[in-house]
This record gives sequence, C-alpha cells and structure tokens, in this order.
Amino acid sequence: MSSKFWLDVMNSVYDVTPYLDEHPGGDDVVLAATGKDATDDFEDAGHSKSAKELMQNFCIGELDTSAPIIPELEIASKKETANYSRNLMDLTKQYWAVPVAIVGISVVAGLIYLRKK
Ligand code: HEM
Repeated sequence: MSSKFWLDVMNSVYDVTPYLDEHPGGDDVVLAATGKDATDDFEDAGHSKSAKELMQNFCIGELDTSAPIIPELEIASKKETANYSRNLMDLTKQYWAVPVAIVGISVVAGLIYLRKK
C-alpha cells in the first residue's frame, strides 16, 4: 500500500498503514478515524490493555500542540505586519513635503488675509 494513514490519539501520531488488514475491528473503522483527533473513537471502542500496548509499535511521533495549526499563515501574517510598517515609514520619508507644503500654504494665505483687513 503506497498511501499512509496517520492516526492522532492523545497527541501521539500512529502510522496504522501496516496494521489496517490485521485490525480485529476492521480497516474501515480505523480509516474513518485517520487524519483527525481519534482519541474518543479509540477510547469508545473499549480497547484492551494489550491493544494499547500493540498500538505503541505504530507510534511515529508526538504532535507539537504549541505550533500554530497552519504555520505558513502565521509567517505570512507576520511578514505582512512588518511590510506594512516599513511601507508606512517609506511613505513618510518620501512624502514629508506634502504636510509641510499644506502648513506653509495655510500660513501664507493667513498672512495675505490679515494684510487685506
Ligand atoms: C493503532 C491503532 C489500533 C490498534 C493497535 C487497535 C487494536 C485493536 C485490537 C487488538 C482489537 C481487539 C480487541 C482488543 O484487544 O481490544 C481492536 C478492536 C477494535 N478496534 Fe481497534 N485498534 C486501533 C485503532 C482503532 C481505531 C482508531 C478505531 C476506531 C473506532 C478502532 C476500533 C475498534 C473496534 C470497534 C474494535 C472492536 C471490534 C470487535 O469487537 O468486533 N480501533 N482493536
């Protein structure tokens, strides 16, 4: 079998591919529990102590629950915030003359107005 079926029980990941055909409860129930948190499904089936011991043979690692669900999203949003503030700084540096010109024009207009009075 070329595809892999991973089971997540209590934040441990199990590669159940080689056990599917041997599972006494059938492969369909195990397949239905792959790709998600299968802790409840596994517990509800009332597995024996020996079944739990057998399961350890298929453990391939632990889930890092502190990691973001989609790490790429977090990286992208961090980049975006950094870019946003950098863009704002660039704009301020480039267009500092605009507010200065507005203030200057207002002062000149004010002076002309006062002189006319
Ligand atoms: C690596 C993971 C698993 C292993 C090693 C495993 C092992 C076993 C074993 C040895 C039995 C025979 C009864 C016993 O000793 O408790 C069994 C029965 C059963 N298992 Fe699993 N199991 C696994 C995953 C699952 C999952 C994810 C489900 C999903 C619901 C499931 C559902 C069942 C059911 C319904 C039975 C009862 C079958 C019957 O009594 O007719 N198992 N399993």
